[in-house]
Amino acid sequence: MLTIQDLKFGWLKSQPLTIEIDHLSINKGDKVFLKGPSGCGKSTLLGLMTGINQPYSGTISMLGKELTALKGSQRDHFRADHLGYIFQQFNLLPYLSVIENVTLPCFFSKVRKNKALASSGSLEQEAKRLLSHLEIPTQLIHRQVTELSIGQQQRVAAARALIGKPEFIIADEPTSSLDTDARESFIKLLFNECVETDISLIFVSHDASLQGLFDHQIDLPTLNKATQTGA
Ligand SMILES: Nc1ncnc2c1ncn2[C@@H]1O[C@H](COP(=O)(O)OP(=O)(O)OP(=O)(O)O)[C@@H](O)[C@H]1O
Repeated sequence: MLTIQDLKFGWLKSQPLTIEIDHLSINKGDKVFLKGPSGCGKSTLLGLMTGINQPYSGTISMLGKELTALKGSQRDHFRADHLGYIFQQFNLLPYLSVIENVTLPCFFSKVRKNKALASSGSLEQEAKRLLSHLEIPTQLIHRQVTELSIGQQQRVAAARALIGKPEFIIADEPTSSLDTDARESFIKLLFNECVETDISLIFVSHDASLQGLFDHQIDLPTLNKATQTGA
């Protein structure tokens, strides 16, 4: 599903490498917790996995396609079709309603639009289905996202990542602004949706208390030879 081989990346040629990983593979449907202290390279690795950053050397293959061999615009298309992203700061568009935010990825990807239509008949119906599974009250769905609580906004961001059933969800510190109870319940709602459609989830967090909820844990400083050598 996702395979990394002999990957090397540094932000500046003149500086030591930030990422050096011999091998990593993530299977379909895996729920993976990626952990490590601040500055160890978690976001950099996500940037490589999503084709935003290009490595110096090595390969990253996703769904049988070698991302590292694609041109920039091909990587952009691949990302829009196959990856849902949940950001730490949500990145919802404040001038759009809840439902408009959720359906947005379908305007950038025909693949996801068609899957959403196949699931519920219309984009609005599919957004409503996801929002209801993520426990957003129906009366909120036409409001502007800024009128929602932080926890509600985070669940809207999850619905936006899930629409059109991408094969991968990448979540970068998505629970850091939630309290402990809200964190666990957010993760459980996200898991339910991922399991239903066999989505692979890569979830980044500093909060080691959450790791027991996941199938697999990756400790980045252990995997990443760049940090082991003190580089
Ligand atoms: N755009 C950039 N240009 C140059 N260096 C960068 C850039 N982004 C990150 N770095 C450096 O790469 C290293 C890894 O940063 P990264 O953001 O990947 O860590 P992280 O584990 O995600 O940290 P945090 O948990 O604090 O978000 C750090 O030393 C950081 O200074």
